[in-house]
Amino acid sequence: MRLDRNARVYVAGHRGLVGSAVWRRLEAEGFTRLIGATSRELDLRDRDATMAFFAEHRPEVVIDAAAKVGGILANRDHPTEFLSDNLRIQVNVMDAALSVRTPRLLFLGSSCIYPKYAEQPIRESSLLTGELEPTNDAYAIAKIAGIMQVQAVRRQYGLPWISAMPTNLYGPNDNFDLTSSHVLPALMRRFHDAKQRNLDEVVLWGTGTPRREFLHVDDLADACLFLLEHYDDPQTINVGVGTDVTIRELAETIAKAVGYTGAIGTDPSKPDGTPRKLLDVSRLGALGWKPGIDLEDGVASVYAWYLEHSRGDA
Ligand SMILES: NC(=O)C1=CN([C@@H]2O[C@H](COP(=O)(O)OP(=O)(O)OC[C@H]3O[C@@H](n4cnc5c(N)ncnc54)[C@H](OP(=O)(O)O)[C@@H]3O)[C@@H](O)[C@H]2O)C=CC1
Ligand SMILES: C[C@H]1O[C@H](OP(=O)(O)OP(=O)(O)OC[C@H]2O[C@@H](n3cnc4c(=O)[nH]c(N)nc43)[C@H](O)[C@@H]2O)[C@@H](O)[C@@H](O)C1=O
Repeated sequence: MRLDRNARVYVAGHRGLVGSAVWRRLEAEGFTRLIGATSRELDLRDRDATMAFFAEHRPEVVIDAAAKVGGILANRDHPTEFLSDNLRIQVNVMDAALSVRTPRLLFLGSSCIYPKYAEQPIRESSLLTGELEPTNDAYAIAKIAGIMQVQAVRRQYGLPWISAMPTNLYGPNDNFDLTSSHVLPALMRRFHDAKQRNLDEVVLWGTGTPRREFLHVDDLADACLFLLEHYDDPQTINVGVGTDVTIRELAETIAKAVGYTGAIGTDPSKPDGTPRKLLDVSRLGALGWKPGIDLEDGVASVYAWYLEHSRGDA
């Protein structure tokens, strides 16, 4: 089901890490009628405004990459917003898309939807089989509701909407704010600052032993287009690389890319989160998709991007 390159495609959250990568990918692929709005122009928590936006633009394809997103401490400390904002954004986007009968929609969730102690690698069938990780349970519940809304619309209205669950992501336009960011951009900035200031130690949050899987966002964007053209199933589908590293190993990779040679310590008073989160990507692999960017190359290219965009003060 090849998408028409002249279709009206709305990328919700088109300035974010994921949305901007999807936008670049679609432009490169020759899509001519991309639609985007910043949160200032259209607050997707505002139901009436969202309905009006869809009535005006009548998108034929929607990629929902708009969300309140953050790392482990932001999720732990702001569960109210992570639940409420995300529920409102996704319900409004999907209700509005349904109101204009948008034929194709991709909802993006996150690997945190799976139980904290899910069998590894995590199959899609692990959903709702165990307790969630408490540092991000509110966010996860919102995302699980999104999967259900896609399934409900498919069942009741017959629209071929889909959802996908990416693993931890990184890339250009990531959030480098030290309190709200994910681990990879946080450590890149912290190693960079430590090198600039000749600091002799960078202290990781937690024990450094949790394992995470990291996918470059350009690979995710490629997978999003691939799924829109090749996937039509109510079950959500995992998107990842199929291998993981410890946080300490990640830190060493980033330190090398940055050129930081000091010590790397740990702070067990900070949360580790889920001990391991490696997605089983065999369903996506069987469809014929695989990632192309390995972690070392990806980190080096994002550091080059960071140096170009941070102007030394990011
Ligand atoms: N980052 C990661 O590691 C992972 C992300 N994901 C998923 O990918 C999706 C995108 O995440 P990511 O790109 O990292 O997040 P970002 O924070 O980089 O981008 C989020 C985007 O959402 C938009 N947005 C947020 N709130 C609103 C609102 N109220 N109204 C309109 N737009 C809003 C922002 O718009 P603006 O810039 O205009 O304010 C921003 O462009 C999310 O669904 C997330 O769950 C999944 C797995 C891992
Ligand atoms: C994508 C995913 O992202 C979040 O889950 P997470 O994977 O636990 O997130 P994280 O990237 O923030 O941390 C990964 C690990 O790294 C350790 N860590 C070390 N040092 C720093 C550090 O400096 N910053 C951060 N943020 N973490 C650090 C940290 O203690 C943890 O052990 C959820 O939002 C969840 O909802 C979600 O979907």
